[in-house]
Amino acid sequence: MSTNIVWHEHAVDKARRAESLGQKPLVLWFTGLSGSGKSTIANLLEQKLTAQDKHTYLLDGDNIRHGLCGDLGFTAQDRVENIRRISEVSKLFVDAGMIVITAFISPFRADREFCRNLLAEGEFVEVFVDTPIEVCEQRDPKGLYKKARSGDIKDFTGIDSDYEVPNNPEIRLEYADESAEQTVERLYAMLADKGLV
Ligand SMILES: Nc1ncnc2c1ncn2[C@@H]1O[C@H](COP(=O)(O)OS(=O)(=O)O)[C@@H](OP(=O)(O)O)[C@H]1O
Ligand SMILES: Nc1ncnc2c1ncn2[C@@H]1O[C@H](COP(=O)(O)OP(=O)(O)O)[C@@H](O)[C@H]1O
Repeated sequence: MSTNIVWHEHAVDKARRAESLGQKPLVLWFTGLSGSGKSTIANLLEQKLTAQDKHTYLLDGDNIRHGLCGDLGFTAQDRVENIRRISEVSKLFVDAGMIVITAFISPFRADREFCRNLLAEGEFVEVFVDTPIEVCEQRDPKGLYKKARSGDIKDFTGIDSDYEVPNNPEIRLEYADESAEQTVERLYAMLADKGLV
């Protein structure tokens, strides 16, 4: 625990940075099972926003676990710490004026709410990539479901580790048998409808 520390207010603040970037900073927080499509959709959405000269930053589970969270595994405790760190990093990026896109399983409601509560009203947009586990397992892009079923991987989300479905996400991306590009168009329309992009 840090003690004897004092918060400094700086002359250049979030509002000023957002103004100079010409956008409303926020976090588009993707959550869903492994293989649900978080990374694919987040990546395509970032390309679309960047093409419109938006300033974005994508934080992706697999990548962050190579560095910032490279010391963490997949126990419940480690997942909580993973999402805590990502939440704090997201808050910093939002403070920098960015549109942050995160793609983590983030299986626990309390941890997603932790991030929501770190941010100002309207800055946290929960996007539930609601792809049934049967589809995720059928896709199995990294062969991880196969390993989880054979017992080679323990604590695998949806198999022997919980995924808590969002109760009231801002956006629920219902599964449809369509291309990722089509899904992103659907998502973009929902975001635009809410005035978020
Ligand atoms: N046990 C277990 N359970 C779930 N996922 C596993 C596991 N082991 C490795 N992987 C790979 O790690 C990626 C998930 O990391 P996250 O940081 O998003 O997970 S979490 O939010 O902390 O639950 C996840 O990436 P995605 O498939 O992109 O979701 C997997 O590739
Ligand atoms: N409509 C779709 N949206 C997203 N991904 C799709 C779609 N259709 C097929 N896929 C495939 O499903 C897989 C999703 O994997 P990935 O994006 O890594 O998911 P996650 O990040 O949630 O683990 C990819 O191989 C992707 O090409």
